[in-house]
Amino acid sequence: MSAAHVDYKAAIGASVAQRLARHPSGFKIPSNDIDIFVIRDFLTAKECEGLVRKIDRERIPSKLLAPSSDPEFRTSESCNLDSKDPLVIQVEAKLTALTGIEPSHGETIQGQRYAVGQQFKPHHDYFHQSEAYWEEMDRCGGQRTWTAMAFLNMPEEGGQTHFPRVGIKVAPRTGNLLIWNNLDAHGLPNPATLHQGMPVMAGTKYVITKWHRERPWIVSSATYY
Ligand SMILES: O=C(O)CCC(=O)C(=O)O
Ligand SMILES: [Fe+2]
Repeated sequence: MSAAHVDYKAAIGASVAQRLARHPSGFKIPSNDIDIFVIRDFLTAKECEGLVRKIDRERIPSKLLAPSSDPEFRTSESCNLDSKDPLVIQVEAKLTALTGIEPSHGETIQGQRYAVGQQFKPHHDYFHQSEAYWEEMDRCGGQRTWTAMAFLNMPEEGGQTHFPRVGIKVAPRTGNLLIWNNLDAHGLPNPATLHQGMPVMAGTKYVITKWHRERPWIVSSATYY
């Protein structure tokens, strides 16, 4: 890895954190170990409803990039949202205005739906360089930097996003955005960002997730986790 890439990753960590801290609806969740923010009412109720309808139409069982021996590891359904769709374009523009991250570094927004009992067990969004997938991920944009995840509705019970290593648990609230840096101040993968989508106990949970890369993202057949 060249020094330039390390520099970009550290720089984008700092610049996005500064922008989020200045945002009028932004709130930094207190932690010494990770940079994580909530932006209240980032999406309107109407935008959320439109995205839920799209996810309901397109959803297929979620995939994993690295095979897991646990069939319960990621039991949700998901889909890539159509980047030519006017509503998706509008949401992308809001995200770009929020973070200032070069749009080419963003992966396609993914929609996810969790029914009762469904979950996404603890994982890192950054890529583990020891895994077989790394060479391909490096080719198609490199390491992940920031994750932006918006809650589209409120399940009756469960479905929180939990960061067990730092004791942070965020309950779904319609339209709120949860956004965190997967890397540390040096631009290196931050193990403290381990997180999970807890099982939904009642109702259904819908979210969208956008992952960002250190370089422009190139569509790859292995786009998923
Ligand atoms: O659904 C959640 O709360 C977490 C989803 C997640 O970890 C992801 O999309 O990377
Ligand atoms: Fe994740």
